[in-house]
Amino acid sequence: ILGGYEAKPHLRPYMASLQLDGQHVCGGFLIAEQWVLSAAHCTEEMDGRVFQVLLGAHSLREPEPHKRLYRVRAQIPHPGSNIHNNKDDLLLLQLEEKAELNAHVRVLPWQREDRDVAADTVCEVAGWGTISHSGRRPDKLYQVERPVISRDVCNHRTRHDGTITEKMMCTDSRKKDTCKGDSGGPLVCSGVAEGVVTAGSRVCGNYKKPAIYTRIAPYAAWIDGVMAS
Ligand SMILES: CC(C)CC(=O)Nc1cccc(-c2cccc(CN)c2)c1
Repeated sequence: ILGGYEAKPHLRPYMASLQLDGQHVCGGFLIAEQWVLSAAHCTEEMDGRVFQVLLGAHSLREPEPHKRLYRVRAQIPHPGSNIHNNKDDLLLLQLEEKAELNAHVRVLPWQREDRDVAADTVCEVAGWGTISHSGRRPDKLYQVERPVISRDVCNHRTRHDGTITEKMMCTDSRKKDTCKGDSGGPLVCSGVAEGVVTAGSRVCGNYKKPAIYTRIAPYAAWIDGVMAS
């Protein structure tokens, strides 16, 4: 998260850290007791390893009472996801067992109505992604508030030039933005997850490249189908 600030501990009890060999790779969030939603492009650098999911954390390193690392039983990328574009950039992770829910570990409701969030709506995004242009990685969860921008503005020739589909949404990226390691985290508007951070142009904090999110509502049937299977 660029231009943000340290989150209040445990006010986002749905946040997950997807880790490889004890290292934070991407964000994610609890959508059901045994399921975490994240971004498919987070699996790009896995080389056959499997994620572990850290829940109940504020600090990645320090011991905390409700922090717990879960093994992953299954990782299901959306069938339409690929490394060449941001399309269908969703990943469902089934935990080895149901997460123990408490004040620090909670499910986040997600939007099922497929209707665009109005431009200028201020939403919030959190993550353990890089907090400086030099790539400094935080130990604590950071967050930032960002206004939604319309698909037309986001698709402008000088911005994402028509690549933003109706299954994506954008927020302004001037100075305050998502960045490497924030992928997979939720864009939360009025307490409901509307989108999942995707890497897009892999540029951070540049107003010419607004942040891109996969909208969740268009994928409700896929999510329900996988969780029911
Ligand atoms: C395996 C993955 C971690 C690879 C990856 O995602 N790299 C990467 C590199 C630079 C910026 C970003 C990035 C993420 C989220 C939002 C944005 C743009 N606001 C950029 C992402």
